[in-house]
Amino acid sequence: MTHLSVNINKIATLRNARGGNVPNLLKVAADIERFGAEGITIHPRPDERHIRYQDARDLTKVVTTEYNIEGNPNPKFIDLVLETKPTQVTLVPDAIDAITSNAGWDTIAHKDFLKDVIKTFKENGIRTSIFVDANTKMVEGASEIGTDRIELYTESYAKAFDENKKEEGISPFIRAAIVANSLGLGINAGHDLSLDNIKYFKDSIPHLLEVSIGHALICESLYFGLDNVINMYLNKLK
Ligand SMILES: CC(=O)[C@@H](O)[C@H](O)COP(=O)(O)O
Ligand SMILES: NCC(=O)COP(=O)(O)O
Repeated sequence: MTHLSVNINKIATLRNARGGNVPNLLKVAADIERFGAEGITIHPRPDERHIRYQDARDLTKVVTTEYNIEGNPNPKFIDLVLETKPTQVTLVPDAIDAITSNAGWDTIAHKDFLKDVIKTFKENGIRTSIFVDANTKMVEGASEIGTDRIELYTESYAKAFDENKKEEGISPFIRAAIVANSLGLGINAGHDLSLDNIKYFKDSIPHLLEVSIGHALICESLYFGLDNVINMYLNKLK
C-alpha cells in the first residue's frame, strides 16, 4: 500500500495572499487527515513565502498521521526539525531563489555533509529521506549516506506523461526503484504527481511507500473539493 501525504504549502500561499488566517492552515491539515490522507507534508522555505517556521511548530499539535518536513538542511532548518521532531524529514537541495524544487541531490559530491545531517536526525528518532533524481548512481550514493528512504523526484516522469511518453518517462524510475529496493532503501516519490499520472506511476514502481502531492491536488480540489480529491487519490493508490 502506498501512503498519501498531502503537501499543504499551497494552503499557506493562499492564506498569505491576504495576510490574515483564511484559510486556516491548521484546520485544513486536520480536515485533510479526517478525509483520509495518511500524512501531511510541508516544505518551509527560507523566505517563508508559504509555510512559516511557526506553522511547522503549530502543526505538531494538530497532525496525528505522518508529519513530513521537507527542506534544504541549513542551520535554521536543522534546528526547526530537531525542535518539532516530525515523523520524517526529507532533505531537498533547494537553491535559495528557486521557484520550486528543481533537482535531486548529488549524493556523491555531498556525501560527507549529508552523512552528518542524516546521522543527527536519526539519532533524534526522526526517519530520513533524501530527494534524488531517478538515477541509480544517486540511489547508491544515498544508500551509502545511511538514509532510511529516498524520495524520487518525479517532475521528468510527469512531463513525459503529459507528452504521451509515459513508458519512456517511467523507465529510469523503475531502474532506480529496483536498485533502491535491493539496497534496503524505502521509496517515496513526489513532484508534479496528479490525478492523471499517479496510477500509472504507482502500478509501475515496486514497493512505493509514500507519495507527497500538493500543487496538483489543491488545483484539482478547486473543481472536485478536497474530500473528493483525497479519496480519488486513495482509490488510485490502493
Ligand atoms: C520537494 C518537492 O518536490 C517540492 O515539490 C516541494 O515540496 C514543493 O515545494 P513548493 O510548494 O515550494 O513548490
Ligand atoms: N515532495 C513533493 C511534494 O511534497 C509536493 O510536490 P508538488 O505536488 O507540489 O509538486
